[in-house]
Amino acid sequence: MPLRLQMLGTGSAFAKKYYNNNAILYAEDYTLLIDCGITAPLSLHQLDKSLDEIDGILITHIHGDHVGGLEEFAFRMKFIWGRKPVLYIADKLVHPLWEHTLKGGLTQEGIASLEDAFEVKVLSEGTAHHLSPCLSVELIQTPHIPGKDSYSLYINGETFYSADMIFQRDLLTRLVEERNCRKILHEVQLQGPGQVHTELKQLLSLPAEIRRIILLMHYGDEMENFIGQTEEMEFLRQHQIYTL
Ligand SMILES: O=c1ccn([C@@H]2O[C@@H]3COP(=O)(O)O[C@H]3[C@H]2O)c(=O)[nH]1
Ligand SMILES: [Zn+2]
Ligand SMILES: [Zn+2]
Repeated sequence: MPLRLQMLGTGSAFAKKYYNNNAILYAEDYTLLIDCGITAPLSLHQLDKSLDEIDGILITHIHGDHVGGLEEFAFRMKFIWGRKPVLYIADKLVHPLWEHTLKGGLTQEGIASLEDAFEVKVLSEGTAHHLSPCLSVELIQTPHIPGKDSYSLYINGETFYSADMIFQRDLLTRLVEERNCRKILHEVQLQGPGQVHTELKQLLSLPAEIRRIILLMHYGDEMENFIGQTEEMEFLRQHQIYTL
C-alpha cells in the first residue's frame, strides 16, 4: 500500500495562516509524525486525532516550529495515556534538544533526561532505518543555519522530505537520477533572500522533470499571491491527504 501524507500545517516559522510545517505520514503499519511544532497539538485536535494514534515522532532540527509541541506531547502522553512517546532523533540532536529546549519545562520528579520523557530511538545519518516493515527513513544532513545540525528525510527509498534547508541542486539531481526519487516535498521561501531557506526562484531553475515531482511546503502567508507562478510545482495544503 502506498504511503499517505497529511500536513498538520504548511507554513513558515512566522506564518499565521498555515500553522507550522509538520506532517503525519501514514504507512500501512505505522503512523509517523514528522516534526512537532508549536501548532501541532492544536492541529491534531482539529483533526480529532488522539496522540495515542501516533506511533512515533521524528524531528528534523531544533526550531520552535519543528519541536515546540514536544513538551505538551510528552506531558499528555504521560498523564493521560501513561506512556512515553517514541522519539526518533539524530544522535547529534539528542543533547541540544534536551539541554537547550525541553529541560526547563519537562524537568520534575521522575523526569531528568530526554529518555525519561520519551522512548528515544537514535538514528544515524546515511543509512535507511526501518521504523516498521513498511516504513524506512534515512536521514540526510542538509544545511540550514550555520553550526546547527538539520536533517532531511529519504523515505522508503523514493520520497524526499526536505527539512528547512538552503537549496541543494546537486542533492536533488542525484536523488532523482541515481536513487529513484519519485516525489519531493520541499520547503520554499516565496519572498526575500533565502539565506537559510530555499527560494522559489531556485526551485524554478530545476529542470521540468524534477519540478514535476515537487510539492511545496513551509511557505509564508503570501502563498495565495503565488498560485500560478510555480510552474509544475503545487502547494501542499493543510489537512489534505496525499498519496505518495
Ligand atoms: O539566521 C537565521 C535564523 C533564523 N531565521 C528565521 O528564523 C526562523 C526560525 O525557523 P525557520 O528555520 O522555519 O525559519 C527561520 C527564519 O525565518 C533567519 O531568517 N535567519
Ligand atoms: Zn521551519
Ligand atoms: Zn528551521
